[in-house]
This record gives sequence, C-alpha cells and structure tokens, in this order.
Amino acid sequence: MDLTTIKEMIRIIPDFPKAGISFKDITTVIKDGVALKYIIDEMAERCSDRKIDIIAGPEARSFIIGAPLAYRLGVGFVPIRKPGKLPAETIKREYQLEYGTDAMELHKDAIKPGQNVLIVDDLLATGGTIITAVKLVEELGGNVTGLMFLIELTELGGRRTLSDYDVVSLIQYPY
Ligand SMILES: O=P(O)(O)OC[C@H]1O[C@H](OP(=O)(O)OP(=O)(O)O)[C@H](O)[C@@H]1O
Ligand SMILES: Nc1ncnc2[nH]cnc12
Repeated sequence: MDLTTIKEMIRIIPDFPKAGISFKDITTVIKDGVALKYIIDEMAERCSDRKIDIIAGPEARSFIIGAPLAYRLGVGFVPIRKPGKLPAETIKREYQLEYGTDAMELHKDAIKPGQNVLIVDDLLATGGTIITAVKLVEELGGNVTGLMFLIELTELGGRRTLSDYDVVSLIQYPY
C-alpha cells in the first residue's frame, strides 16, 4: 500500500453536494481494512516527533480517522460536534463551509489548560472548519501542536487561513 494507491481509491463525485463542488469521497478508502490501517499508521508516523496529549476532531468524518489515530498513539479523542449533540456544558462557534455555514461545540471540560492537542480531519478545504476547531481548543487553554489531514485541496486557501499552525496532509489535490 502507498499514498498513490490511496489517492486512486478516493472516489471523486462531481457537483456534490451542489454544482461546482468536486467531492472527495473517502468511504471507498475506509471500507478497505488495509487502506484504513495504512493511512492511520502513516499519520502516526508523521506524529512521532510531536508532543501530543490528546486528539480533537470535528464531526463527522474526523471521528473515523481521529479515534483510531488516538488509539494508535495511546492518547484520548475529543469530539467537536454540531450544535445540540454534546450533553454537558459547551462552548460554541459559528463558521463557513465550502458549501454553507454551520456551528460547532466543544465540552468545556474536554481539554485541560496546557494540554498539547493534535487536531485531525479527513479533508482541508477553505480551513473554516479547522480554524473554528482550533479556536474552540484554544479557548479552553489547549496548545495546538499540529493539524493533520488525509486530504488537502490546495487551491482553496486552507494553509493561508492556518498559517500560524503546523499543517500536515497526506494527499493533495490541485483542482
Ligand atoms: O476546510 P473547510 O472548507 O472547512 O471544509 C472541510 C470540512 O468539510 C467537511 O465536513 P462537513 O462540514 O461536510 O461535515 P461532515 O464531516 O459531517 O460530512 C470535511 O469533513 C471537513 O470537516
Ligand atoms: N470538495 C470536498 N470534498 C469532500 N469534502 C469536502 N468538504 C469541503 N469540501 C469538500
């Protein structure tokens, strides 16, 4: 298995969920056990020189990658969720998507001040989702040590939005 093969396994759906969006569908990767193990191991490898106390990731697709990566690194995983899903006291922020607006919440006791937090997601597009996740984590006093993605859409400016942070992506699309 290698990253070229993983890229070939990603299914591209034109005009989903609306006209002009070239949707990168990772379900075709994660249904393959060898491919899923490979991407998690590859991410773990790229974390080896970092201090990570906990991983956080935004609903929903980051959960698929973030939880096994946390297990592999022997740390915990914290979900950042769409409004109304987390049951205890939360903090909340609104953000813009490539195709709409939304909001996310984080439990107030999810991160301890000073904890080193790796934020994970399946895909970096405009960076709107992840910068919101970063702000939520930082609001609780977390130290964001890195941002890890399976896919980066390089022409949508995510890296510019996240220029203060260490961004790692396994697969890039110039589209
Ligand atoms: O960099 P951005 O422009 O913010 O876009 C990237 C985000 O968009 C997708 O999630 P989506 O909001 O579609 O939600 P889902 O994970 O619940 O499908 C993807 O999983 C990222 O979280
Ligand atoms: N083009 C895209 N494909 C899959 N997920 C996305 N999230 C934001 N943009 C996306």
